Amino acid sequence: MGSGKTTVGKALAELKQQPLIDLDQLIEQQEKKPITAIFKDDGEAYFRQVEHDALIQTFEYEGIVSTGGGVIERADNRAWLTDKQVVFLETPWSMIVERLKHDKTRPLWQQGLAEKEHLFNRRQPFYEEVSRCVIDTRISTPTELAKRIMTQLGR
Ligand SMILES: Nc1ncnc2c1ncn2[C@@H]1O[C@H](COP(=O)(O)OP(=O)(O)O)[C@@H](O)[C@H]1O
Ligand SMILES: O=C(O)C1=C[C@@H](OP(=O)(O)O)[C@@H](O)[C@H](O)C1
Ligand SMILES: [Mg+2]
Repeated sequence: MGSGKTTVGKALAELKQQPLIDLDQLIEQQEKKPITAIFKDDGEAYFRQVEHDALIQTFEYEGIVSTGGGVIERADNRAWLTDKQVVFLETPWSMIVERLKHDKTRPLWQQGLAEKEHLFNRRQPFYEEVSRCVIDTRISTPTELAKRIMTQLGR
C-alpha cells in the first residue's frame, strides 16, 4: 500500500508502450464493486481468493501487472511470482504514512497506525523473497522510477 505500484506501473506501461493490468482494478471490474465493498460484504478471505485467481489469470500476459500489496501474503502467490520479473518498490514507512494520510479506499489502511506498521514490517521479507529487482522510491518521480526499472531489468 502506497509504494506506488499502480502509479509507477502506469508510467512503465507508457514508457514501454505495453498494456497494463492493475489487479485491483481487474478485481473491481470482475466483482462489479469497489475493493472497500468487497472487504465489507464478502470479507478479506474472499478478496484474497479473487486476488489469487486474478494473479494466475495474468499468466502468459505480455505486459505490466501492478498487484495489490497483500498479494505476497499467500505462499502459493509467492511461489508463482518467483520466476516472474517482480519489482519491489522499497519505500520507508514514514513516506507511506504521508502518502496515504487521507486515504479511504484501502480497507486495511483504515486500522490503527501500530497495526499497519506491524503489517508493513511483517511483509518486508516477503517482498524481498519474491523480487528480482529492488527500487528505492524515495526521491524520484514515477517516470524516473519506471526508467530505472527498465535499466535494472535490462530492457
Ligand atoms: N514516486 C512517487 N513520488 C511521490 N508520490 C508518489 C510516488 N509514487 C506514488 N505516489 C503517490 O502515492 C500514492 C499511492 O500510490 P499508488 O500508486 O496508489 O500506490 P500503491 O498502488 O502501491 O498502493 C498516490 O497518491 C500516488 O500519487
Ligand atoms: O496491502 C493490501 O493488503 C492491499 C493493498 C491494496 O492495493 P495497493 O497495494 O495498490 O494499495 C488492495 O489490494 C487492497 O486494499 C489490499
Ligand atoms: Mg495500487
